Amino acid sequence: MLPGERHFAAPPRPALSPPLSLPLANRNEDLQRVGRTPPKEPNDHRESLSILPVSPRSGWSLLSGLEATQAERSQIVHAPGQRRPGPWFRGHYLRAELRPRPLRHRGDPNQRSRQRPRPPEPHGAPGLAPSSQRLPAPAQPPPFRGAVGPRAGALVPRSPKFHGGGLRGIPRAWRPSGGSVPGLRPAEAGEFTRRAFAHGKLSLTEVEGLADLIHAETEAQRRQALRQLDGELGHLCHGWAKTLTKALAHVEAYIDFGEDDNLEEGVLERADSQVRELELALSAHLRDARRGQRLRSGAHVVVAGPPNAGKSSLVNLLSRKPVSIVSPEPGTTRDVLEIPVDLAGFPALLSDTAGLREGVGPVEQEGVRRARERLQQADLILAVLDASDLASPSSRNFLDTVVAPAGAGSPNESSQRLLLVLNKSDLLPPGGPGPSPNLPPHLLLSCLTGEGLDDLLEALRKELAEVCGDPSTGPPLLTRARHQHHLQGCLDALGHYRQTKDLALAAEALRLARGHLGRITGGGSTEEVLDIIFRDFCVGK
Ligand SMILES: Nc1nc2c(ncn2[C@@H]2O[C@H](COP(=O)(O)OP(=O)(O)OP(=O)(O)O)[C@@H](O)[C@H]2O)c(=O)[nH]1
Ligand SMILES: [Mg+2]
Repeated sequence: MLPGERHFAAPPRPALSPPLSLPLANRNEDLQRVGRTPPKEPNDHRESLSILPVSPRSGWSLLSGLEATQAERSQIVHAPGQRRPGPWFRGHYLRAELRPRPLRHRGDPNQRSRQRPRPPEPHGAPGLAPSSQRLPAPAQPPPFRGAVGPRAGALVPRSPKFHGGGLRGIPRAWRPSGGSVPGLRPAEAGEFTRRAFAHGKLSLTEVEGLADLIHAETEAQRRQALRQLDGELGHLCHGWAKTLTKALAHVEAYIDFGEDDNLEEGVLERADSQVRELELALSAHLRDARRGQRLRSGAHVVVAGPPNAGKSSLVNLLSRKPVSIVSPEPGTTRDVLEIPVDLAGFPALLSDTAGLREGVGPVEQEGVRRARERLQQADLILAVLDASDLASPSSRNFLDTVVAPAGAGSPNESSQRLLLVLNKSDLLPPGGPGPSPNLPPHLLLSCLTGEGLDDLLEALRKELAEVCGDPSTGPPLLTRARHQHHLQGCLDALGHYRQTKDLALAAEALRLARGHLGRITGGGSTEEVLDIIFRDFCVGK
């Protein structure tokens, strides 16, 4: 740390939302079924195994999270002549191959119940219970027939999915490896989702939503991904495609039966008005297209201001990390430093920049040039000024050259969005910064004490909701360049429809437009596009 450098205490990090997880079967119940005692305490040196074996006829189809001690595993035996199935069939071992503990049976041990064993019930009801009681004969769990020699007629899926959620904790030798069991192999990346897509269970936009959900890092991204996974964008495209199909049917009907009297009046006019409405809707969505992409990949938020205003201190405070060097010496930051952050629930790429000033050495001058370049690309500028030094030439120059053109407080379509922050409010006298002519709307902040941070985060949330689009309200967003490309293609084709005088060419333009919409949801997509999308998935998803 340089002399005088300070790092400010970060505010407590908001609790992360709990991870999405599938409900697991009751472990204790499962263990009781197979005659094992459930663990009493956590950390009792049992290994957790999250394997989902498939045993379709038994009804015990999903036994997840079974636990066993090392000693229990050593009891695992194999029926003579039975092929060793591979240790990932954990449920198989426990159900079919564990030698049962000696239990005393009530009545004739040969007349064993063929029912599945149940947890112990009071008053000697059938089921498994502690060995001190006299018990009826325990039922033998049905043998596993999923992958090792299914009997004739057994209902066996052709490609069962063995899901090792907790593979990290399982020794390497226990992992399914291609070739160790005939007919089994590790799943490709995105293979199961691809199958769902190929069988029409998911549209391409839903698949993309699922991929986005897997990679979502902020609340806004998660909400957006869930909406897309729910099929909102897909439904919108289907609705548009339906309108186009109707218009196309009208044009084709006119081509085929235009000469006849039995075709109702105004068919072509109706098609024209439907196309016009569609054009308006598509244009509105295309105008918003960058928002969805920003929500996916993060908005560019650039922190800029004169030297020593506290830009790096603010970046460190917002990112909750000592990313940039903070020092009382003006001109400390020379280069652009980027850090991805979760800003009030929105993803952002936060850039710290060199303090803007003239007449400095060549290295700092290069830093200033880069800072100005980065300002041009910003989706949102966080302009930082020293509240106790507003009258200095560098502050006045920054207000005139950066803040005023952006129209802080009253942004218009063409101007950049900007939030003006007056830092070091702790140095101000109790009355605030005092009368300051031409000072646009601003927020007071002290990076040192954290005062004003909540207001800043709220203002950031509002700005970023504008920049990225609010995923909880409004129409579904176009999250990928692919969506934008096809929507633009559709719009261009509709432009051709309006211009052409030839009805056959007009019908062809409508067909082309419909094809573009279909490709958004996956109809008629090429293999390469599918490969690109599914490549993003984790292995086995
Ligand atoms: N009193 C007070 N001091 C602050 C506050 N924020 C930052 N400082 C101090 O101001 C000095 C400059 O802070 P930096 O964050 O390095 O400022 P900067 O804008 O990044 O400076 P350059 O990189 O040189 O352009 C440091 O000594 C900080 O400790 C604040 O809210 N109150
Ligand atoms: Mg700095």
